[in-house]
Amino acid sequence: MAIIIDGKQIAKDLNTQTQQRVATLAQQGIVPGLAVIIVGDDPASAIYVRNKHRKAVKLGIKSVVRELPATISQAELLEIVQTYNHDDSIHGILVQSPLPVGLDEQAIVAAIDPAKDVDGFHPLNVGRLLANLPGHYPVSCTPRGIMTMLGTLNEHLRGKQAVVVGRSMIVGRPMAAMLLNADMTVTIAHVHTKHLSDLTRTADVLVVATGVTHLIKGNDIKRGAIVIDVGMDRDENGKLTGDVDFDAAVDRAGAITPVPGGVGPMTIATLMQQTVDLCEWSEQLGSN
Ligand SMILES: NC(=O)C1=CN([C@@H]2O[C@H](COP(=O)(O)OP(=O)(O)OC[C@H]3O[C@@H](n4cnc5c(N)ncnc54)[C@H](OP(=O)(O)O)[C@@H]3O)[C@@H](O)[C@H]2O)C=CC1
Ligand SMILES: Nc1nc(=O)c2c([nH]1)NC[C@@H]1CN(c3ccc(C(=O)N[C@@H](CCC(=O)O)C(=O)O)cc3)C=[N+]21
Ligand SMILES: [Mg+2]
Repeated sequence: MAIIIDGKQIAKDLNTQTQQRVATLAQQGIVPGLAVIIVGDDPASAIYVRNKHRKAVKLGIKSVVRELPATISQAELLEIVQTYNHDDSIHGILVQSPLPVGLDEQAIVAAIDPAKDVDGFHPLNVGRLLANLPGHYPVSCTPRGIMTMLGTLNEHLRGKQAVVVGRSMIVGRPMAAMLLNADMTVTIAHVHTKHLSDLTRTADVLVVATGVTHLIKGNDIKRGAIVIDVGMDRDENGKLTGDVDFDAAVDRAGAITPVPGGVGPMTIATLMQQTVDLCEWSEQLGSN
């Protein structure tokens, strides 16, 4: 039986640290501020945004949720991003994805002040991560949260094989960069990858982020591997499940994240951590 990586508990511990950092800032009269922009009425996005807002408020972070109609123009949305860029009470800006069709997500992300880019999606920050530049900059919260989870296992990553299934800008690509920066040998798989099972069986660390329910079966996993399931899928009964067949995988893996209670809570906790990071960096305080 694998170790079940308790993302919920690790997120709780991280949130406790974040709350303490917020309290320390408060003594200096500083309140970290997060602006979340949501466009249109995608129900899943609405739930995520509400969860982020609740968590921020609980930790003492100022949270502004800006709900906009799907009919908003590109120019109007850019204008709103600019107001937060110039608002000194806001340290992190997040534009919930997906955006309704007709809006150019790339152009909107590029308009965010890179120093307030709490999702780490701005091309400047993506480039810094890819180059493994030193210094302070935000990175995508989901893979950063996964690196935090891997850190709790006290396993050496250097020189080992990592396979990342999926190549999105939010998960797969930044995940591969972070594992490479941790000196792993990294392969990225996607829909055109041939013999996926043969590849995943080489992985000491396997990260799966495809949105395909139970794409990864028990015998796709190397014995003892660390398996990170990013998927947030619905099975045939409408139940929340992952991209990995957990019940089969748990007998093969050395450690595995559950869905729910794995990567998801870490994404939110990391978003809060990174909001406080951005606040401290802007004030040239702290070094987290
Ligand atoms: N827990 C969390 O915090 C988060 C969870 N998620 C969840 O993670 C999953 C992935 O999200 P996201 O990265 O945004 O998804 P995208 O749809 O943007 O990307 C999916 C990726 O998976 C690849 N893929 C799809 N099917 C296969 C297949 N059969 N074999 C190999 N590769 C495949 C695609 O390849 P190609 O590029 O070739 O099309 C693509 O690169 C979803 O379930 C999502 O809900 C996402 C973000 C955060
Ligand atoms: N700009 C932007 N930034 C994002 O970070 C972003 C986004 N857009 N669009 C959508 C994805 C998805 N995402 C999740 C966050 C939390 C959970 C989460 O809390 N999951 C819980 C439970 C969820 C439930 O029960 O429904 C869990 O896995 O245990 C999941 C997914 C952030 N995303
Ligand atoms: Mg994020």
